[in-house]
Amino acid sequence: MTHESHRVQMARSLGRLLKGFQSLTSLPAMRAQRSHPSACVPCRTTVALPSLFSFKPRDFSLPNSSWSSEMMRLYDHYNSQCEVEAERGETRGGPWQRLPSYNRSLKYATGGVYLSKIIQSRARLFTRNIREPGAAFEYVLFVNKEEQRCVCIFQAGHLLEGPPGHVHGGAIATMIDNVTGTHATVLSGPVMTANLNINYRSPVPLGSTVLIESSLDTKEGRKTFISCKVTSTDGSKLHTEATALFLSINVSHLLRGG
Ligand SMILES: CCCCCCCCCCCCCCCC(=O)SCCNC(=O)CCNC(=O)[C@H](O)C(C)(C)COP(=O)(O)OP(=O)(O)OC[C@H]1O[C@@H](n2cnc3c(N)ncnc32)[C@H](O)[C@@H]1OP(=O)(O)O
Repeated sequence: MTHESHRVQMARSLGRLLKGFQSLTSLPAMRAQRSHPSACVPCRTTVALPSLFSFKPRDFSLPNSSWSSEMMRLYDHYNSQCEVEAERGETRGGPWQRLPSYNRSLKYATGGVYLSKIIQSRARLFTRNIREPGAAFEYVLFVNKEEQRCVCIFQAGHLLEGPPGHVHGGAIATMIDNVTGTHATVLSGPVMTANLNINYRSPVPLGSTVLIESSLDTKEGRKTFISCKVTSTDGSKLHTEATALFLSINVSHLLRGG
């Protein structure tokens, strides 16, 4: 099969499956169940639907036993600013927001369970594909929409070694792309990295916790320019600096293979 006919077939299957999904979610029984949760639903639909809608994926951005005390301290610091006390003991949203993180972005998006079947059922987000906690990329991202800033607390595990005892430059680049890319997505919707410039200033010790901070430089049409730096957690040591350009895309760009 040629690349072109494969692409056309993939697009057709995608269209068919999306239509299927839409009609599934608009089944009369489904509507009845939504408005009357206790309503009796015919077996044919109850068998298929709960697995689609009730499965709770693992959120990798929550603390686990591998997190260092420094990682936990910083997590608590930003997490405590996600909700602040309002009047009469009530709480309201604070300046920061924690971004959840799943290892299968397509599967957990609406209808994505079908998309992931077409594209690659075994696909996993690169930074979230190692099961052993603490072995590779441990991180959590917080975004400050008002200040158009993002901060990532990153703990680099033993599988990320480059120079002895230090983190591989490609792993650092991966995290910078990940943080700036997520930040650009929050600001501009779906994007792809067009350009990434990195200056490595001082090596990152393996196992250490560092801060990766990104900020919006400017937006021009489809272009989102972001700056980023990696520092020690007290800010005294600059490890890495980067600038990145992201271009807004629509999903058909990914289906076309770019
Ligand atoms: C609530 C939210 C939660 C978030 C939840 C997220 C969950 C998940 C998180 C995962 C986050 C991971 C983030 C990883 C992000 C990747 O790693 S993406 C993978 C790496 N990147 C790629 O593979 C991209 C490959 N390149 C391409 O596909 C295409 O070249 C691009 C980038 C889409 C651009 O193509 P295009 O759309 O055809 O644009 P094109 O017409 O060539 O250029 C448009 C403009 O941009 C300029 N331009 C294009 N390329 C460049 C360049 N390299 N340098 C400078 N200028 C350029 C052009 O000169 C042109 O400028 P103007 O003439 O308009 O002024």
